[in-house]
Amino acid sequence: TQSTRPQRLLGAVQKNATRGDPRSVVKAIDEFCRHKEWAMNVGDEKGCILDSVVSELNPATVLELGTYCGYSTVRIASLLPPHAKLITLEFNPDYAKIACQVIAWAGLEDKIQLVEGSSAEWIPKMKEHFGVKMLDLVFMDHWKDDYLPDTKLLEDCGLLRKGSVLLADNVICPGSPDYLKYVRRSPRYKSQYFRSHLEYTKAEDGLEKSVFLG
Ligand SMILES: Oc1cc(-c2ccc(F)cc2)cc2nccnc12
Ligand SMILES: [Mg+2]
Repeated sequence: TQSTRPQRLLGAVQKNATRGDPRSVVKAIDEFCRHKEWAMNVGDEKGCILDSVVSELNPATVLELGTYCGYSTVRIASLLPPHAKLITLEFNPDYAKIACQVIAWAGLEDKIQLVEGSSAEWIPKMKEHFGVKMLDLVFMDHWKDDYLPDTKLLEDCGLLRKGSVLLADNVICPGSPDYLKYVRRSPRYKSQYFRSHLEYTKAEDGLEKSVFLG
């Protein structure tokens, strides 16, 4: 039977990356997507912006919405301090199965908790189920129409504190106009746009970094 693109991406990781070396996993996926098949990872250009936000923030607790094959999951987790935790939510079971193996190949299972399910279901369970008090960083990279409702849910669930950072991918392409309007107009956020390109292409895209002011 035909393999899927995520399965072929995993194969490229297992063939070209070194077990236990997260940066080689990131590199193998970028090479695969640039030279073999495009895939919707945040990619190397926006990935460098992601790296700088993570390194500057040094977060203890990170929530990623939208795991896909685990590229940004591995990229973020490889930069976290020793006892920091990353929880990543993926709705698609096939993607979750691949991401789990990519995360294992990178040797980052101890830092990452991969949860299969919807953000609407799991955000309200963060505190009771994962013992999360507050989120230092949320990387939003799931379905663009869920960015705004999920942001309001994070607020309502008391998961954001003064200084919590929301970092949203694809605010231009595919685009999340209602989310952008909300975080840029709200007095409760200090928002900043990092212009870049859609992964592995010349099309414009960017990341929006929004600091919650409490
Ligand atoms: O980074 C991304 C890119 C795209 C995407 C797909 C097709 C295009 F033509 C352009 C862009 C979709 C995404 N969905 C969820 C999370 N991230 C995404
Ligand atoms: Mg994306």
